[in-house]
Parts: sequence; structure tokens; C-alpha cells
Amino acid sequence: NGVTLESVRQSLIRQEDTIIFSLIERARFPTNSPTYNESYVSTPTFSGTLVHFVVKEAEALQAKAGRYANPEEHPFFPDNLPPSVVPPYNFTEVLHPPAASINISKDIWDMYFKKLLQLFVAPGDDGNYASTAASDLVCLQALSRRIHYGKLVAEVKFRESPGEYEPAIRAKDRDALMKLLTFESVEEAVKKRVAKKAMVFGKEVTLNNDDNKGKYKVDPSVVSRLYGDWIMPLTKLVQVEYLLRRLD
Ligand SMILES: O=C(O)C(=O)C[C@]1(C(=O)O)C=C[C@@H](O)C=C1
Repeated sequence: NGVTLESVRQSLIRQEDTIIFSLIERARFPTNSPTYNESYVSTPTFSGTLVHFVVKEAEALQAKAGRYANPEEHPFFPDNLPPSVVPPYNFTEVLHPPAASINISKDIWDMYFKKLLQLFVAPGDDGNYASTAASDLVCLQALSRRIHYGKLVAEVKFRESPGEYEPAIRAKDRDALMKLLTFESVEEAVKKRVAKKAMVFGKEVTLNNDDNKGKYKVDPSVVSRLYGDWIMPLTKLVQVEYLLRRLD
């Protein structure tokens, strides 16, 4: 089949649009801390935060609709998901089967709530907790898809030069694998491009030509930082995990 490093990079570039728009949508709301406070939700059947509740219930619904039959999708709460009600689609098998056991959703969840959110959301409370949780869900799913896409990136890299990767895989040498799969110049380009996209997508659009006064819906330098400090490192972690299992 026709996956190349070029084509997977094109997909990562396209996914930047989705991620940046999702951040812009979340940034419409202030922090809204009750969304993340366990004492806010009261039901005898669920204990946890509102965002946990919304993500779990949304995943149950989407599981029924077949979302997780796609190897590119990874639920945050994989335990006890209901079965799909739709017939299976025959997705082409590109990944090495042990890939299915890799799910770093927990790390993505922690990164998003403990690190990212406070960097691009203004403090405050406007009562829109349900919409806030719904926006978080969209961000989390976009980030998860991008980060787990590292499986495919790693597969393509392995296929292009198995001889380079095999010794490091056999030696279980994570540092060597990390070096092999890293392209500094690509990472620099990603950071610049996402900042530029944040400028373009996050501009106020008016009919006059008034300039934007340097105001954007999410700070372009923050988007660049999210990618450099969190999104790309987790994508690389997925690549290392994948490669370590590539010869199993
Ligand atoms: O483009 C690649 O080669 C990737 O592996 C993707 C990615 C990224 O996450 O954007 C990760 C590691 C590389 O150093 C460069 C970029």
C-alpha cells in the first residue's frame, strides 16, 4: 500500500488544523474550574469530574457507532466500552499487530489537564461547564489521534530502513531509537508552521482592513510551545513504544 513518510507527514500537517481549531474553541471559555472538580457532579452511579463523565459517556456512544474499530482511534476509558452496533469495516492492516496494545491516553489526559489547559485558557468562570467539557473532549480526541499516529509514522520509518532500526530494537535501546526517529529540522518547521496557523486561524475577520492589533484567539507562541514541549515528544514516545515491539 502507498503510505510514505511524505504522506504521513501530510496527514500530521492536516491534523494541525483540527488541533488548532479545537484549542480556539476551548479558549472561548474561561477555565471553568467546576468542570474539573469532583464535588460538582452528584449521581449515585458515577463519581468523578464533569469532564470525566462527558468523555466517558461520549466514548460509550461513539463505541456503539463503531469509532474504536478504527485502529487510529484510542479511547481514554477503554474499560467496559459497549460493543459496536455497526458492521465492521475492513481497514487495511498497515501496523504490526502488537501496536494495538499501545495506548498512552492516560499520559495525554494528564498532559492536557495538568500542563496544556492553563497555558491557553483564561482564568475565570462563566458557568458554561457542559460546553467546556464538550470542547475538552474535542481537543483530547484531536490530540490523541495525532499522538497515536506516531505508530504509523514509526512503521513507515521502519519500512524505509529496517537495517538501521533492527539493532536498536533488539538491544531495546530507547535512546538510540529516539535519535534515529528524530528530525530536528522537521520539528523546527512544525513549530513555526503551527504558530503561523494560529495567527491565520485565530485572527478577527472583519470587512474593513483594520489590523488585528496582535490579538489572536490563542497565542501563537503558546501553540508552538504546546507542540514543542508536549505534542511532539508524546508522538515520539509512541514511535519508540511501537518500534520496541516491531520485531515481536
Ligand atoms: O515527521 C516525522 O518524522 C515525525 O516523526 C513526526 C514528528 C512530529 O511529532 O511532528 C516527530 C519526530 C520528528 O523529530 C519530527 C516530527
